[in-house]
Amino acid sequence: MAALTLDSVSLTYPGDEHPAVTDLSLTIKEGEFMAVVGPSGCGKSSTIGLLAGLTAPTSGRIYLNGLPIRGPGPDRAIVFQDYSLFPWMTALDNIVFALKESGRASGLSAEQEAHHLLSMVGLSSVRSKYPGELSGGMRQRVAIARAFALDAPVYLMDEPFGAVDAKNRVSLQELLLQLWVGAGKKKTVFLVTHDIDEALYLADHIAVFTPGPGRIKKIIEVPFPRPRRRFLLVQDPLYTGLRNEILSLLQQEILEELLEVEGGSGI
Ligand SMILES: Nc1ncnc2c1ncn2[C@@H]1O[C@H](COP(=O)(O)OP(=O)(O)OP(=O)(O)O)[C@@H](O)[C@H]1O
Repeated sequence: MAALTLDSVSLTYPGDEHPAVTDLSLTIKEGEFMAVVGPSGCGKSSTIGLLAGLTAPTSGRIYLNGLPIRGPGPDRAIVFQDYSLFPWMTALDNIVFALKESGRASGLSAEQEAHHLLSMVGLSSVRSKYPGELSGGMRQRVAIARAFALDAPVYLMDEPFGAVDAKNRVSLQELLLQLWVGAGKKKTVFLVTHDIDEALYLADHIAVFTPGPGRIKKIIEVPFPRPRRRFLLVQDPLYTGLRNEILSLLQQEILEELLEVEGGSGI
């Protein structure tokens, strides 16, 4: 079953001359991991805003489980790059708060569940620290634990690992896969990333967006069975082929844009 459907969706922000995205049609099945790559300004975050129900499309329709999306809801959790933790709450309390707010747990059981989630992200020892006392990578771990405390069926993630270093990024990717599969039903994930390797490692499908205006150039199926082994994957000629294909789709667009600026000469 399709969890999320974009049907010929376009969005022009009020006062803007050009659309941010145009004629987007995309289906993300229940439990599917979809990654989105594309250059800056091609409408990836705008698409997250549309799926989250924070922005209404100018035209076209967006559905969640077959029903039109009319606004934000607890069925879709959003993770941004900038952690968005409450600075006045400890790591543990940030998660307890999410559990209570979503009605998933209360009292002692919320505390126990929050301890469990913090230990899953390897942060039990810093449970009493405030976000300002944690490193960027730690803050993002707490933010992910808090998002998964909501146990939403759909996760909309906008460059969630953009601000963390390479080592933390790898462990956060592993954590995300662990949480995606979860204890029972797989979540539906829509992940925006600038990192082609991240998309190839994590996703079932990759939507390649291109700008001017933002649209989907191609949807690529990632055929590698799971669990994937990072180091074996990068040696696979199929992996290299897909990586090159995505790069050339993106570069082609940049070259076309440059040719337009240059009046078709010199490149
Ligand atoms: N709130 C807004 N109001 C007006 N225009 C906006 C708004 N948000 C985004 N835009 C415009 O929409 C276009 C797409 O922006 P968007 O942030 O969706 O791109 P993106 O692909 O996520 O970029 P990046 O990779 O840099 O985050 C840009 O031209 C941007 O200026």
